[in-house]
Amino acid sequence: MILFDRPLRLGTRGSPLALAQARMTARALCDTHGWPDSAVAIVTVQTSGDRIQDRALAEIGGKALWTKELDRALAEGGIDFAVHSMKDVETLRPAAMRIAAMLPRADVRDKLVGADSFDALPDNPVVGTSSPRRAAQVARLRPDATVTLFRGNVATRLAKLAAGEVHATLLAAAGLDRLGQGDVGITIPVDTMLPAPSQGAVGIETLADNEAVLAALAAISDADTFDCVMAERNVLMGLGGTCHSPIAALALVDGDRLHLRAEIISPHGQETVRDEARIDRHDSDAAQAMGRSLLDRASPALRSLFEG
Ligand SMILES: NCc1[nH]cc(CCC(=O)O)c1CC(=O)O
Repeated sequence: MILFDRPLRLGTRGSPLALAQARMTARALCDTHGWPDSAVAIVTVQTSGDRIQDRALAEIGGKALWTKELDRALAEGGIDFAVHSMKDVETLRPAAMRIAAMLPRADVRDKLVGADSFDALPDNPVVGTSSPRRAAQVARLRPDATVTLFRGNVATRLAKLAAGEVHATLLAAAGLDRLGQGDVGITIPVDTMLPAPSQGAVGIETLADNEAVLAALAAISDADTFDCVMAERNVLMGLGGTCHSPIAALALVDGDRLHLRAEIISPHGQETVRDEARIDRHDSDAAQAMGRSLLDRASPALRSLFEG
């Protein structure tokens, strides 16, 4: 049994979804290791991503805004590990950080909230999202739609929808489920909207040299989730690491291999390049090659979104 002589400090953002995911992680650790609840202390860290609500993420510095402050707390020893939505964790991470574990993945799909289907939306619908992927997929399904920037946490977005600012919005089923709002919205099949890489997965990061914490975290990690999410992240790597362009990827366990699907889409949905393959579980090269092959087959205009 792994024992620590003090409570482990779990670092998290303070949004309701982040806190729900932090509590799930603390629960899994205490249950798995037979620790009392007091063995894990939840430490809330405000991130720039939470502070800046009025601009698109891509515009103000991307996913680093969700992790920067937690990275610093980890590096400075203020927390022992950080819990993240893997979707919000940059592809390239500092060498000192290690993704040590992932909780079993939740529903990977998106939900449409505000209408029963894309067809049921009125003519020229206004759809709120801040995700370039969702915006492009909406434009592909409904070329008459106007997509408006829609940031803020899940509750804020639902309030904006309720206030009539938009006809519909899209949210991850995983987030709604974890907030106890699983009855909100209509689930969209992955064939219609392939999800974001890592959607629905909660990951736990610690310092690469913290062996005791790495071991404690490894004990709660779900290997299927870990391998699938890593394959999806490797697609991103093949596409050039950090970028804010419309990308979707999903890996599912298929026997002893992974079924990996990915697509890139032009911002207004006219062009989609997709690929799928069965790959070995730990074949990071094959997943990265899929990312590169999407770029190779894209038009120069679409490819240029992924350069620089
Ligand atoms: N970028 C925000 C974000 N990050 C993770 C989730 C949902 C939970 C998940 O996908 O794991 C959400 C909200 C959403 O996309 O609706």
